Amino acid sequence: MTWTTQQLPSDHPPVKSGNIGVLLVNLGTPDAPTPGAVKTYLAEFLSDRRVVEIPPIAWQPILRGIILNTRPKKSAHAYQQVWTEEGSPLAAITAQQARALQQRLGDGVQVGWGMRYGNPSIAQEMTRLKDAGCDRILLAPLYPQYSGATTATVVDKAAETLGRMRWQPALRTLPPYHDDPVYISALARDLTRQMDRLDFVPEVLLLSFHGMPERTLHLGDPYHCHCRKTARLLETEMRAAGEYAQLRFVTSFQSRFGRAKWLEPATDTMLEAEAKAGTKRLAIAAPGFSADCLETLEELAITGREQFTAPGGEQFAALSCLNANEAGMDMLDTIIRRELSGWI
Ligand SMILES: C=CC1=C(C)c2cc3[nH]c(cc4nc(cc5[nH]c(cc1n2)c(C)c5CCC(=O)O)C(CCC(=O)O)=C4C)c(C)c3C=C
Ligand SMILES: [Fe+2]
Ligand SMILES: [Fe+2]
Repeated sequence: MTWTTQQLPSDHPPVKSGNIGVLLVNLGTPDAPTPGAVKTYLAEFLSDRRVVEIPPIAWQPILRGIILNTRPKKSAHAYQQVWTEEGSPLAAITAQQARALQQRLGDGVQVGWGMRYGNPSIAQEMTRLKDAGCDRILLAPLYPQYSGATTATVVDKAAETLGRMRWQPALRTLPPYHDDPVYISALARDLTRQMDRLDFVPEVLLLSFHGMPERTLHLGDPYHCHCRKTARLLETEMRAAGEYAQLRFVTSFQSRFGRAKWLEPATDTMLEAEAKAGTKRLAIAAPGFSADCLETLEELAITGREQFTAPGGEQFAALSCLNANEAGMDMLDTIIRRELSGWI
């Protein structure tokens, strides 16, 4: 469908230029829920020096000698529990977001999607957009909170791709949007809608963000501060709506990896601690993930439930990410049009 000027919301300029591409990028995922495919994916992901900041001479023997011989089997089992007919949830939802955004922006802009690790790759999709006539590309890493291990590595890969082109497209990048009122109100609107539909009233809303090694905070990565700010603004916005006066907001960090100290408190520790302290009804949300994935559907919704109920928690709900739902797409539409406005 092509938007006409009349169909566009009045505060949005019509998008009419024919040479603009938008590339939505998320982390990446294996091609199949098998140990072999997971091994290929993890080898690429965990060899990124932005992700594991240990010199390769020390890290690669550990990765190749130990991790890639043990973790793929365990992770493949976890992927099998959440895999869909359209493939990995992360890839399927990112594709849905790209299709929905294409509909909203109309034919004047070409919307693609790619993955930092695995398929479709950033290089492949940037080349496809360029070959389709895009001489301007907006690169949109779908990470609300900036970190070197996510946002920066997407931009590095795009720059590496440009480095191989004789005639480069112009590139813009979507800034982090952790404190953007449009993002905060989309989250508040969507989480409130989901909580209103539960058959219990939560005492606690646990906001779980992906973790990072704690040293990255001391080295100046803003990720931890971005997560804390998102959580603070979201709590303020949800309280301002007047509902959930009794609700307690708690922030935590999930998916610890390796032996180093990671950001705290850890999500698994908090789930257990809440149950042990007598909390009976808990909802968990992952505001830093723009799409549901292994980390939300398996780690939070399946394992997290066990971590809360085993020590005495009674009612548990894992709330969905914004995905391609209306609140999520309204938000993406607005922040992406804002970036495109200099080009149209
Ligand atoms: C050193 C290891 C890791 C860092 C640092 C890290 C940062 C980080 N990751 C995300 C988002 C996602 N991570 C996902 C999966 C995942 N993450 C790690 C390790 C690190 N992440 C691993 C090994 C895995 C794979 C699964 C596993 O074996 O446990 C995913 C989901 C991918 C999917 O296919 O569904 C996302 C999304 C962020 C935002 C982040 C830093 C801020
Ligand atoms: Fe991760
Ligand atoms: Fe995990």
